[in-house]
Amino acid sequence: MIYTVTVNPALDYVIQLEKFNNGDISRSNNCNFFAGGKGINVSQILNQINVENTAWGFVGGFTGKELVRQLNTKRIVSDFVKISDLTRVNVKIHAKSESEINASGPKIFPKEIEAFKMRLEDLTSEDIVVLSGSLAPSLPADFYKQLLPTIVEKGASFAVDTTGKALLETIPYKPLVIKPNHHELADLFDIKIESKEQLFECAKKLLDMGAQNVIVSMASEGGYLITSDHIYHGIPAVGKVVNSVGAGDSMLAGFVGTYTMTKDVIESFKVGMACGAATAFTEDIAIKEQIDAIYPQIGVETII
Ligand SMILES: Nc1ncnc2c1ncn2[C@@H]1O[C@H](COP(=O)(O)OP(=O)(O)OP(=O)(O)O)[C@@H](O)[C@H]1O
Ligand SMILES: O=P(O)(O)OC[C@@]1(O)O[C@H](CO)[C@@H](O)[C@@H]1O
Repeated sequence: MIYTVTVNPALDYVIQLEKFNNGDISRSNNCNFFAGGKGINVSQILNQINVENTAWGFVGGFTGKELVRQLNTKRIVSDFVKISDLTRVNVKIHAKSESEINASGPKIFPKEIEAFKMRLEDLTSEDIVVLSGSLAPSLPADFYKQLLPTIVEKGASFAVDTTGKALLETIPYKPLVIKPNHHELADLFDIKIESKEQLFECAKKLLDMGAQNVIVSMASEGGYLITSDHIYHGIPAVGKVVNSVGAGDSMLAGFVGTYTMTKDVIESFKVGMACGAATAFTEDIAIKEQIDAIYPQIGVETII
């Protein structure tokens, strides 16, 4: 079973606009609330590619109720810890370019955190835990790291999609895969990445630190998969971007879900690329038919 963990989920309020008038009124006739947060997006794709999963995390208030209602409608199994504060709303403005305002998130109380940690006690070596997204401000900065001794002790695998120190300190616990985008990769080492060689060097450092596989995603430019033996380039699909929110989560879901079924990293990378593009080319997170339609466009070439 795959468990996705979204400790700071959101209702994504996606506003489509012809033109965004900064400092003035803009009017939109296309606004929608979507259940969001990185791990929840992973769960949505896993459902589409028929991989059994359960969404874990914290939800609260009327926003949390709406989020769970949407997941139930999509038949996504969830087992959230209910909190007294409100699940956040993140605003995504899609005009000529895409702008996002992500709220910091709710207050989570110690007994709610303890209730969440109890969920980990039933993990087994058959399970994979996907830890995704930012931490709500009241959670300790090393929250993901705090979860890992139990996850590892139970023999479960894990993948992680977060940034900065919170990501770096999980790597010695040997994640199955990490997926920084190229900007996040540069930020991890506090450098500007100006060549492919530099990118590979940074990814190799993450392998040396403990990651089993590193995917570096590069939006419309595709991505790279760096394993202990090889470097692969993913040739992207071509299409019109409608809403790229969740493309990275979709890619991670495609990889982890396919890996669970096949143990084949190249096929997993290919499906991941198709899921990422399919989500970028649609308003919500992609559905199976869209992923299947894009899959034949994806190529993978071996660089080393
Ligand atoms: N415009 C696009 N055209 C083709 N493929 C895309 C496009 N955008 C995303 N993808 C696919 O999805 C993958 C993940 O996208 P991206 O690199 O934007 O992740 P991200 O920065 O983590 O995204 P986000 O934070 O918005 O979820 C890319 O590696 C690529 O395979
Ligand atoms: O604030 P975080 O947790 O870093 O990111 C949250 C978020 O931007 O990530 C998803 C897209 O990846 C959205 O559904 C959601 O709003």
